Amino acid sequence: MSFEISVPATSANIGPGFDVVGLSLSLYLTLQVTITAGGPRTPVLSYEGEGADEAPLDPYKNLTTRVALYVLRCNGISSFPSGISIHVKNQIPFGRGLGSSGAAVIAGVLLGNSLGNLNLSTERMLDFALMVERHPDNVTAALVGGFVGSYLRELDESATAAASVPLAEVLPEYPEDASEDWGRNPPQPPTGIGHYVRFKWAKEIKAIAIIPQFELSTAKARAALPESYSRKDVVFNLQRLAVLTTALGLSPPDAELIYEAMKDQMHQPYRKALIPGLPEVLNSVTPSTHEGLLGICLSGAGPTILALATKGFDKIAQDASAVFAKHGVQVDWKVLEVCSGCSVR
Ligand SMILES: Nc1ncnc2c1ncn2[C@@H]1O[C@H](COP(=O)(O)OP(=O)(O)OP(=O)(O)O)[C@@H](O)[C@H]1O
Ligand SMILES: N[C@@H](CCO)C(=O)O
Repeated sequence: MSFEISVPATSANIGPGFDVVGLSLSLYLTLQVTITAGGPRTPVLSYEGEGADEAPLDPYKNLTTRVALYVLRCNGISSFPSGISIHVKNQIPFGRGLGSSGAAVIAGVLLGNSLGNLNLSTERMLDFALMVERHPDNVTAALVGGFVGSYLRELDESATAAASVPLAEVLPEYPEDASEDWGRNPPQPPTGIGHYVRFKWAKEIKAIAIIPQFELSTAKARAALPESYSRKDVVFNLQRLAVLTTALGLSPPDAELIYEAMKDQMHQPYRKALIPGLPEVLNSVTPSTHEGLLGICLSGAGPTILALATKGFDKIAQDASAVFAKHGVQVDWKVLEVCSGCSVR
């Protein structure tokens, strides 16, 4: 038996929607899974593409397979079925703000669901993903696709405690030989942690990802943020986000409206010290200097820049690259489509 799991890249925040909105983009993490009767007890992993020199091939250390085992264990299946081999092909660069970890987590949830024949609903799969990746923007967009807004429900006291267990209990360090049944009970996700809605997306809008050739971990980029914000900054973002969620679905898109609605005061200003050239790139590429540009922001936790545009892709990317080069940062760039979510075939 064999099947293929495919999960798209995502860009979170889109300016003002910090931890709220995400967009699925046409770069993919793909798992080719084969199950052979009488095969080895421990899954055999192979890997090509982005992250090939970093991703562990030990299934008890690799993020995707550890998430799959978590899903299986929560559903009464204490170890991987035998005879599994998984070939990973990855187009999503690690630690660049394009949702590589969210894609790996969703791939793990889908893998656990398929291996255990669990028939989990989309909502339940989101619960599992949120036990691992605790902000919903990337995982929701990777799961359902498109331009998506999500929130975490206010849970009662016991569900809050269940959803806040340390990650080390959800994805424990497995012992060297974990191929035997792994006995401890895993923390079950509460039901209905995350809720989402898909917004319209105007088909003519493409996403240019300008990807610096260095990694910035989400943990480090989140550590740069303050604990609290002024009312002025919160209102600044809420006003823009309210407009943006509708403006990106209108045809033809209104560049003046979108450019202003993609500004942010909650995360980008604090992350500029981690990304040389960030303010200059954001300020130098505008609808008046670049025909076709609609808006520009940091993609997720960075360092990638996301420019939304209807034309003029090369000039936007080349000029942003030139600004980064002045700051000693080399980049790759790609023009991407907003795509559908994950699939299992
Ligand atoms: N396909 C994968 N297989 C195994 N581990 C992965 C995979 N993709 C990502 N990871 C893990 O996730 C880490 C990157 O996660 P991180 O949250 O820092 O950045 P990101 O998800 O790429 O960016 P962002 O969350 O801002 O969009 C990698 O260093 C690696 O440990
Ligand atoms: N909303 C998250 C996305 C990164 O995963 C952040 O900006 O930290």
